[in-house]
Amino acid sequence: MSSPPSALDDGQELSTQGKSFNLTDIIMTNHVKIFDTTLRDGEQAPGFSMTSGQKLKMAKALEGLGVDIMEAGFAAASPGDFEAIKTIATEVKDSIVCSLARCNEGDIRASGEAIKPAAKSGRGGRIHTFIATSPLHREFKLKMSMDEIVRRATAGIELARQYTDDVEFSCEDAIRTERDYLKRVVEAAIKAGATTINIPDTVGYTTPEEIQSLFEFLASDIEGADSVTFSAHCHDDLGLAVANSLAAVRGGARQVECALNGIGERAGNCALEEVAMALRTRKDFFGLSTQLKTEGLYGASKLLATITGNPVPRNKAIVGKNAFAHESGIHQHGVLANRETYEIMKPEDVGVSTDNLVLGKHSGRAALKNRAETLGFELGDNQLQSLFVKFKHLADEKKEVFDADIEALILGEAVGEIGPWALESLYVSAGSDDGKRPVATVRLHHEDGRKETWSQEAAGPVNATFLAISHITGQPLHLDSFSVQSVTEGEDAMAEASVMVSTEFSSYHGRGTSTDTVLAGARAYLDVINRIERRADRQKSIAAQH
Ligand SMILES: CC(=O)SCCNC(=O)CCNC(=O)[C@H](O)C(C)(C)COP(=O)(O)OP(=O)(O)OC[C@H]1O[C@@H](n2cnc3c(N)ncnc32)[C@H](O)[C@@H]1OP(=O)(O)O
Ligand SMILES: CC(C)C(=O)C(=O)O
Ligand SMILES: [Mg+2]
Repeated sequence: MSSPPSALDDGQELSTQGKSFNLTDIIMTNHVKIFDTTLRDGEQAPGFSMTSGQKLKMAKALEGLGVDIMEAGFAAASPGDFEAIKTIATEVKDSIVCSLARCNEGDIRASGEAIKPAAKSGRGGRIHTFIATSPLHREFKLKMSMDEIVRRATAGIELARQYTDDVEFSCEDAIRTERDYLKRVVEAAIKAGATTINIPDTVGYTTPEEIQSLFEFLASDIEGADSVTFSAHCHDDLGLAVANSLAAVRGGARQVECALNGIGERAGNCALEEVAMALRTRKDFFGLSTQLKTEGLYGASKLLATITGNPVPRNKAIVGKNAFAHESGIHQHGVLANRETYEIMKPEDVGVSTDNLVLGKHSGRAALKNRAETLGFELGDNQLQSLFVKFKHLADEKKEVFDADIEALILGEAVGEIGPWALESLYVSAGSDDGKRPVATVRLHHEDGRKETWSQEAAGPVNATFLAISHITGQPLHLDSFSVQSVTEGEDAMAEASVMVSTEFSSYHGRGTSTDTVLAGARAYLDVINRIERRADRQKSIAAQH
């Protein structure tokens, strides 16, 4: 079989608007930088906001994955985001930490201050400043002339350079910007000192051919192109974000902006795990590499799903539960003969274990630690100890402990700030046909020291449990959805409950796991209440500071 054509055959001649040039002369590196924006564009989407502690946990996971740059937030957005970026810039050692800023003095100074710990340590921090350039944004949103936008971009970049040598500039809505004007803005940005030029497809409008040709144009026609890294930031409104990012890379981009699980504004951003595995799996075609430790992808994706309460769809590429599952006979037959008949990647390359039956009640800490590492989790001594205690309890309850059980235990720990309410006990009586309705008795503990118990009767045990929790917390919620799925096999399987609730201002997802489905539901419901209360507390503290 002949090998497919490489996107970067040596000496490949390209033609852009009548000019021809040699791509390999212009693009000196085969390394594609992964710029992760899970904590900024990802967090910006409704239902995905994270507390500062949760952002730090995700930042550590992203660092472990080996992302080159992580956009930790938008420093001027809130005091909480400012502090979160600062903490991440202090704690993260191996990735460049970045903050987003509009092209205005306040935003840039806030970003400069937030990334200072990284800049001071010599690791460097990045300021990413942006301004929209398309006609629609100029006329209706910014109400600025073309000249004014160039002036703002230049001034913004020059100010950012006073804080750091690593300045990224984005022309928001670049794809819908006239090419000659885009060229003018980008050249001005390079002259002003930008070191990375990002070309966002802000509304997910472009196509692979179009964006590839745009990047080729930038590489060939922009003065100063050889002194900067070009970057793509693609949204998924038409489901093309990954394809467009890969096409941008073929056109010369050497940084891809992406987010775990593809989270981000509206339909989301280019999914980190997909673009990274496409480059790795089809290295024969792209001829490019990233520095990602892809074995951590599955664990990091799960952590994000747990923290935000948004489960990963089963059929999601790379990290979905079905991504490496085979149920139909013809496929099973093929996979048993040779996995490559139906698998183009090795599950272990993304951190999915094929070793289903794992540990039992006779296993020790070393085996548990080893299994956790295989699943992509690095545990400190204290974490291992507390996981081990829970593991032993579970092993007593269950005949077999599967990888998903261990994941559920680790992630239950990792969710972090689970307060202010904690579930102390839950008793449910249900199932009799003597006319008595199910009753749930719930005892909750608030972090301010209050302990309250309430018994509630209702049509079903789950309903009774939710009503009892609502009574104690004073949060009568309207459920959009409640679902339970089993995450392991057998009659004693771990159940994962998911609750979705909409309030006037936002929607919230909660998640809970247990071998008992009602208890899993109670945990998921309480998770939502805790998210609502934590957000209200954050808003109060922001209001108090203003
Ligand atoms: C495509 C993207 O993802 S862009 C990033 C989007 N992310 C966010 O917006 C999250 C963080 N945002 C926030 O917290 C708030 O919007 C803040 C604190 C930044 C600003 O809040 P406010 O001052 O109340 O302004 P508001 O959000 O209503 O409007 C945005 C203002 O910024 C201006 N603006 C927008 N983009 C830019 C830019 N890149 N450079 C300069 N000014 C800009 C708008 O013209 C508008 O100005 P106006 O107040 O003079 O009309
Ligand atoms: C701020 C920029 C990079 C952005 O998120 C977009 O244009 O989508
Ligand atoms: Mg975006």
